[in-house]
Amino acid sequence: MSKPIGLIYSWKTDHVEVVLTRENYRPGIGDILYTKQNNRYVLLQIVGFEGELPIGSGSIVKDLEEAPPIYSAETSMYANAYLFFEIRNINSEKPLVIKPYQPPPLNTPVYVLHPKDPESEKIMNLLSKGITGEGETVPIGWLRSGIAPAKELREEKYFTNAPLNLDLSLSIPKHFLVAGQTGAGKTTSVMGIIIQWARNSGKNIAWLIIDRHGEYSKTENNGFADLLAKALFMNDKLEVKAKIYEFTVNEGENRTKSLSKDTVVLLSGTMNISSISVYDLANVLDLSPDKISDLEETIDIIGSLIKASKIDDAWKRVFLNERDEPTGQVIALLPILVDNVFRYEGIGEQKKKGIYRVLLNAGIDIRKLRTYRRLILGTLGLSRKTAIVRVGEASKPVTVINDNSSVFKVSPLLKDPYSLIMIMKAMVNAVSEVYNIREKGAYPWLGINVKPEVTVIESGTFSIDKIVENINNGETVILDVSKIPLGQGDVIVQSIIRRLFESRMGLGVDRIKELPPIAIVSEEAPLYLSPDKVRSPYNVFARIAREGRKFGLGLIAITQLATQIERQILANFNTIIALRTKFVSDINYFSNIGIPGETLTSLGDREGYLYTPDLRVKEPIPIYIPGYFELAEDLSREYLEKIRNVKETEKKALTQIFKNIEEEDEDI
Ligand SMILES: Nc1ncnc2c1ncn2[C@@H]1O[C@H](COP(=O)(O)OP(=O)(O)OP(=O)(O)O)[C@@H](O)[C@H]1O
Repeated sequence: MSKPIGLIYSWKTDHVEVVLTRENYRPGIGDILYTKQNNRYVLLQIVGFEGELPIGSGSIVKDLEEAPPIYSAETSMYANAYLFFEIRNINSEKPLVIKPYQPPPLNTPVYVLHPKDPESEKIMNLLSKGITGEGETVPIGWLRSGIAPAKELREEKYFTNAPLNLDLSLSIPKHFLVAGQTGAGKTTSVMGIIIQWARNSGKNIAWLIIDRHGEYSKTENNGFADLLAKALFMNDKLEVKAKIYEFTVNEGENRTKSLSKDTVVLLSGTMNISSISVYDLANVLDLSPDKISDLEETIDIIGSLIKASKIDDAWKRVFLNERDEPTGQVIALLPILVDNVFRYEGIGEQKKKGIYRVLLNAGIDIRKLRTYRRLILGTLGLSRKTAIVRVGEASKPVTVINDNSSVFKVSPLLKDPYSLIMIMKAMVNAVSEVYNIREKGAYPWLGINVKPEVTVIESGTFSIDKIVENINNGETVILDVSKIPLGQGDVIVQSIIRRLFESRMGLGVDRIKELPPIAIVSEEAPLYLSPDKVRSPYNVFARIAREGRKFGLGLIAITQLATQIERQILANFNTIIALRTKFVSDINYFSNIGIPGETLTSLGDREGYLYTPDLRVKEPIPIYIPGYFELAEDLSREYLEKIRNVKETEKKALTQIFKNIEEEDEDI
């Protein structure tokens, strides 16, 4: 045992004062001290200090220039510490960790925890064991006994042999919150946790990582995706793969890259607009419920006309899914119907005609339709293009869709004026059949009868449904939306999450228990969880925060400001990782759950407190979460060894085969 640094001097409500007796120890905020009595340790955490020279301050100032005037004065120094943990049964395999409810006796010697000191190592190991819950756990961080303001000081505070182990598959459906100011280490910590899971876990988790800045998709040596591939390759307990979808607006950029024997595969490409729904759009646009219902009604009416129209069945399937519901292609069709159809159907006139009359009867006027046109084109990055078609000697303009600047690729049927004309003709004919409205507009394209030459009727590399299927099958998926405009990325992300939620809702509790949980990692989720955003019934992030647990869907929400999240939603985050922060509202919130707020402003990068009901003690634990890049050296070494072993085994097997063949030859 090392020498004591002081004694328990006084008791103050829930704190104790430690008088410091060792000259070479000065207290640091967050330092962990301990006392030992019989078969137990009591751990104390420093949250403040006091000290003064026992003389008048005037005399110091007066003589300061010459020499220190108070050489022989007795100084007194105290550390304020609060009761942190008590470890009982310290010599057994099953230590018991509890929140202490009695202070150590006055005058008890106090020691400071220090890595490499055998007794300190023993205490932290007991703590690590004593707090670990049931289940199949993975190490996500190291216990620490204080704050290391610089990297060089880490070995004085971090106990790399005392891991904090957590069963992530248990905690994830109850949601994780990772909070800290810019640069506190949120992203690098979450990446570290995922790598630790990939390397050590025997239980699958389907991570759905929303990568808005391309940080998780780095495939170069020791980039996150490269380390993930190596870790999955090294893990003999799990047979899982990961995919990176790198979205781009340029068709033809369909590159594929495979890492570590296909454990991670990067695919780049565009998105088929078909699987986008009105709700995905509505959520991104933050539309009010009545506006959403108007937009839904409009899309339904157009869908019903396509259904009733006399066009080829294969063409119909572009616009209607197998349940005859409108696909995203109908959303893309709406803006060009405003230009090509509605404007010729009696706008500004007494008598309305054709499709516009149907829409108006449903309360949807041209102002609304023009608003939808603007919103749809703007959000999806689509634009209108005028195509000139010839009618006999004359030429007429037809508006078609241009998707060159969008990740969402629309059907060639909406880009070719002749196929579009065929569809519009069939739709205006269907109006009289379905709605009994016979008056048609004076559409300029009505007399055109050119046979379209469209052969391919779908475009876009990826479909939302396929991505959702992969996640539901337990694959880890990284959505790299960093190369496309923000709004378009948002639509993709929300569409995928909505489908996941809906598909899981339909499965029933027993089936869900058999499936791996889904962990949705998002830096921006908190933006959708602010008080004004959570009111919308279409807000999928809020629904997952409230109900995801039942369906094995968890959020890993990364935020600079936890208290920006609506209060009740915030209470749904069961596991909290609080990193450095200077925001008073967050400090107060975290203090209320027992995190020593005094320490939060001074934490180093990736130093924090982990609070979760899934440990045996429901108290915040000071930990350091290694960044993904800090795991690289060990992982790469192990990886090379494994590759070497695999090659040697293959070589041996081949040699044996040749030997057998030679022996057979000799026999002949
Ligand atoms: N590959 C690396 N090697 C060394 N240090 C790194 C590496 N990547 C990040 N860091 C450091 O880790 C710290 C935390 O970075 P991180 O991106 O995790 O912070 P953050 O809290 O997510 O910040 P923000 O809110 O700005 O995204 C930064 O100070 C950064 O310099």
